[in-house]
Amino acid sequence: MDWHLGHAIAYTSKISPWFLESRKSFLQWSVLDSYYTAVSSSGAALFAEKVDFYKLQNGSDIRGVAVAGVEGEPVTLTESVTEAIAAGFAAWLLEKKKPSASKRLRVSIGHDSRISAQTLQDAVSRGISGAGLDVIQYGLASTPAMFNSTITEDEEFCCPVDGSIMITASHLPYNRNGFKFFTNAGGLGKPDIKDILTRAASIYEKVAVECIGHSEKAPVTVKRVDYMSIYTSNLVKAVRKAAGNIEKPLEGFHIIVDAGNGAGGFFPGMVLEPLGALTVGSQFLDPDGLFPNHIPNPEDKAAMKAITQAVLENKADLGIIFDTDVDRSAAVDSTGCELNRNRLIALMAAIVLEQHPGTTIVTDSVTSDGLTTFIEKKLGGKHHRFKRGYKNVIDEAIRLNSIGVESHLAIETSGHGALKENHWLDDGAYLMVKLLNKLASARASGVGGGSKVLTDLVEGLEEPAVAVELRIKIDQNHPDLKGGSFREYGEAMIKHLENKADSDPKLQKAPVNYEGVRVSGCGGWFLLRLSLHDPVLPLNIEAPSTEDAVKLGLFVLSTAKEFSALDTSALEKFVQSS
Ligand SMILES: O=P(O)(O)OC[C@H]1O[C@H](O)[C@H](O)[C@@H](O)[C@@H]1O
Repeated sequence: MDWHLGHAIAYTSKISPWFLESRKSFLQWSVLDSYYTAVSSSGAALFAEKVDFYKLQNGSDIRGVAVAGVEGEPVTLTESVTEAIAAGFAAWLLEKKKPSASKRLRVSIGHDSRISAQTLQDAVSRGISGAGLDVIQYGLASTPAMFNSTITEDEEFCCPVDGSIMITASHLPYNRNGFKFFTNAGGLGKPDIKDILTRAASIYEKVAVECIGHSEKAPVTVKRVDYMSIYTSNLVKAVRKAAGNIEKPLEGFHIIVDAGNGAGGFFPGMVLEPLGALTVGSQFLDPDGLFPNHIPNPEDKAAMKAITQAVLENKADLGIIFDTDVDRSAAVDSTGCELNRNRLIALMAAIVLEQHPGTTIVTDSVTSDGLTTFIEKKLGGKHHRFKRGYKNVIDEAIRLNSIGVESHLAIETSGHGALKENHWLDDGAYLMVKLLNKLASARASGVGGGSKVLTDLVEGLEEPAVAVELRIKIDQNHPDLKGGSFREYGEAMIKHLENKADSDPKLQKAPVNYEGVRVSGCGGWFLLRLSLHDPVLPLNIEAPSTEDAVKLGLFVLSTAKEFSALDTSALEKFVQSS
């Protein structure tokens, strides 16, 4: 593992000459012009292959295929595309920060455990460095640590950086990869990503193919910094402080971690053990980009089963599981009860509402009715059910605060969660620190019972007997789309379903809803919405019995059947087999 590198080691990497040529003046689009001059003067040809950069946008991230070999999935994140994207980010950052002529901006680069990480890290470094910015490489890191590096004040570690790039595709298969970008204002949003891709496309088009592919790469200096040591020591300090400045507040607790061979393997050795916890039985801590054990994803059934089994076998007090880049997490108590999805939100809401009575908890759209009752009736808070997407919930919480509605927690059923006290940073490790604080402070005040203190906090949360998510695919090439986009098609289906629900006396449309159509009936509810990224209509159904869930499913199916471009097989299977 790569966690204990000495910090701030300068080393040399290779960079394309066309990037080096363009180091002089770097405000706004001047970066493009200088690239172009460099290339033209070498008399090189333009790229032969056309790249649709916009297809690489995935909400507020960039994602693509980085490893060849999977049928039907050609590589889209090539080294040259990656260099151009990094250069696009550099140009965007220069325009935002407008540094004085004497100041060089610096950008930190980290990656998760994917097998393409090293290649992409080198390409990103070339793109950034060639644009005249300093590159600080962190190696294996978590997404939240990358954002943190934009706000840490510590010159010894070259912090704060002006911008940060995390190379990750979260829980997606091994052949994918992608980028998340940060400044001290937080993660970049969709319009910024589009802007960066526009710049990247122009840069790419103006650069000759042999310059990237065949020319000798000139050396460039980058720095390597062991930033994870600062990031984790801050997590350790936070738990110690919450426990009343006790050095080892978790002494006597047995807490195990499942990192799914992602980037979260640091947590037992660098957070839990310094706090005194026993971590024997932790599993899949070594990074392995082929994810041989299970997908690192707290929403994945196999992943949750793996950590639950480990907790029970080791008779541990608590289990913790992270996704690949540690911006999502979940827990398991000592009895094997999963604390993920609605339960994790209920638990976090209980902790936050103890500190901030009456505050508004912002969640994604697929949260249960039982959660609303729990937050509002049991905890005395407000539940603001918003849209799916971690960036959406965080931005909404920030917006609410700006108009005078106090909110301290924005959290999704996916395990993404951000707290106001932690700069609205979407951090799976910090969510778990809040649980550790609870354990530690209970111990400090003499309360025993291990993780029962956590389980007790979600007591009274009503949970449906049946909760499913079915994904209805839209065939984008189907003639029924009549040349329109899958979004228009999906929205037409949603509107039609809404109208049908309106005219059915047994069903009731949710009075306040921010995406898709949410309908109550048969003692339960369903929500049909458009996926954030894919040509898919995800359908969530929750009901008190299978029979009721099937009734709701049949209602949606009858409407879906009128839209011939929809692949309703998952829904049909559900209503038939249930
Ligand atoms: O809309 P979907 O396809 O269900 O995807 C929704 C999910 O996409 C990504 O994984 C985001 O990181 C999540 O924040 C979001 O909830």
